[in-house]
Amino acid sequence: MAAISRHQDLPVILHNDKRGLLTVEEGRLDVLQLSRDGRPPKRLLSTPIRNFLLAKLSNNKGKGLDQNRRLDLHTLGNPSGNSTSLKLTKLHVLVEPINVPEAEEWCENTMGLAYKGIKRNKKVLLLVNPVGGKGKAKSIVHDTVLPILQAAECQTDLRETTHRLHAEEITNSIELDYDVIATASGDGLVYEVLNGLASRSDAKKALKIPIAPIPTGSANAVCTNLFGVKDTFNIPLATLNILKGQTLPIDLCSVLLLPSLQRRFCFLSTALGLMVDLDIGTEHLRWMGDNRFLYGFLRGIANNKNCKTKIHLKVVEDDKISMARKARDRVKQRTIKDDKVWGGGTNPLVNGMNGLNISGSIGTKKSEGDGAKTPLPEDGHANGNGNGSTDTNDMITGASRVEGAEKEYVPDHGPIPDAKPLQPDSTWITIDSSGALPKSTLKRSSKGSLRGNRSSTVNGGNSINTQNAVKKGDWIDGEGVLYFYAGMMPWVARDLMQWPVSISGDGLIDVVVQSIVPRMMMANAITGAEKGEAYWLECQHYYKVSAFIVENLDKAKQSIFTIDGESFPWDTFHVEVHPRIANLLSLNGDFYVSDFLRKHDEK
Ligand SMILES: Nc1ncnc2c1ncn2[C@@H]1O[C@H](COP(=O)(O)OP(=O)(O)OP(=O)(O)O)[C@@H](O)[C@H]1O
Repeated sequence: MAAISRHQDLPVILHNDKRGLLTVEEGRLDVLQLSRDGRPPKRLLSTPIRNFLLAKLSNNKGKGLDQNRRLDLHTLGNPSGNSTSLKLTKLHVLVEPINVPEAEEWCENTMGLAYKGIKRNKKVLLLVNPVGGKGKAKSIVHDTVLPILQAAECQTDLRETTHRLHAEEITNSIELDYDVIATASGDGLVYEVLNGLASRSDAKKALKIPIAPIPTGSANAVCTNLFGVKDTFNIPLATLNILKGQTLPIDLCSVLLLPSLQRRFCFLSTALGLMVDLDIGTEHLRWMGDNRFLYGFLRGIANNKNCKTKIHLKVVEDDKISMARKARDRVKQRTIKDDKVWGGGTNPLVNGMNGLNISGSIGTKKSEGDGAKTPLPEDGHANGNGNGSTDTNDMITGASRVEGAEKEYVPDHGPIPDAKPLQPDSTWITIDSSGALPKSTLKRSSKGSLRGNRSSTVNGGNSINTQNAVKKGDWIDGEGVLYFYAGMMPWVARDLMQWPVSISGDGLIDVVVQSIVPRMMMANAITGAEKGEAYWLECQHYYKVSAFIVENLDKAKQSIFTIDGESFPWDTFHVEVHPRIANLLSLNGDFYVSDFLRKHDEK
């Protein structure tokens, strides 16, 4: 906000009848009490302008024109100076009749600065799950969320969910006149909202309504990705995001379940093996909050069970050093541009596009040519299956039509095309854990690397492994799979940054295949898991893919997998990406920048 210049100060009368001054300078609004004897003014309130909610001059109905007018000021102040202690503060002052025209102008200017480029008085659909997490959503919403929305004069339509999938039913049939859909629950409700919107006949229009989560669930991974580990459960900050967040386009995946051909949409993760057991197997421990996942993880590594599966991946990249470098370069570029956004009023949507070129691939110079396989064709699918639709995101395709600007651009508001079984070709790689060797056969280094015969099972024998020199961390036949985890955001919980190089809206899914290693090695990997350090373990195979298929090789013993933490019968499932088709709100227009990505100079 540094570039916001000082604008007019407004003289007022304070609650104690003393003279005061309202000033807006350097991105802060101050309420000053003036002294008569030349002493410096006393600061009664100081608030960042981006936390400011409302400046409203009362109308003078029933009062003479010569009467003082009341001016209400509402903000989310942080008395102790950190974002975790944001608190709704309301105060009012009086404006003398002679200063009323000036006060009207001051209010408009101040509100303009507080909501730069953002709509005021939003219409909010607020869905509240009374049983999510520790079951405190209702009281949190009534005590904290609603007062803030009211203080900003939002129009809030609150609906409590009464059963599973209720949020999906609601969003499948709502009028599309909301500015934002807020969910007071965990990731499960966001998943339901997205599925409700994405399965409509006007899905592409419906998915433009951004979603803003309020963290009253267990993991609330979306909130970790938006606000960081420390502020994951920061309710006032998440509520401020409803009011001031910028649109952040995200990818959705279609997950096609076979043999039923049921299709679900996924925005966060698909999981197999240990990661299923730790989530679904700990449902009865909701009272533990997100500690239940750590408990489940420890239990899983104690069992150290091989998940018998065949995984087919359409790999776009698998070089960990290159993937980390690209994600870090993007952050570097973004940080520079961020200053402009806060100070100069750049269109907020531009920020979410940073680092992506028109086709959605990562646009750093160095990446040209080596990240190569651009994942975003014009058909709305990243896998090239060609199911027919044109528009992936109006911002991208709209922009790409600038050359033929004389033709009027008509946005596609239609449905997401049906998902069809994918057809892998010889460029896909296959990982098969059915032939896992006894653990002793593969020698492991202390860093979790495996040394053995590399003869990766690959369709057509034409894999990236056999074409290129073998890279550190490639899959080795004979390994067992402890878990498979595919994700679209860096964090899956506060204590696990599973996909540290995930990039919002890049049209790619980050896949981790964790091979079975000695228990102690996995237990040690817990330290630093929240910082993404496990990324560098050689036993943690990491791929960026545009599509994948997973087969179950032991249906009797492993009957379920999860989509965004919800369990489904597992036979075979096919996954493809719809790039940037849905939207979240984010205070900085992107996911929270992790320390992992700030380490520009490492590796
Ligand atoms: N009134 C209700 N009664 C029972 N279940 C409900 C009700 N309302 C919603 N649900 C279901 O509660 C489940 C849990 O919600 P959600 O996933 O949002 O919270 P969570 O599991 O605590 O958090 P997280 O997913 O972040 O770990 C969802 O499957 C949702 O469908």
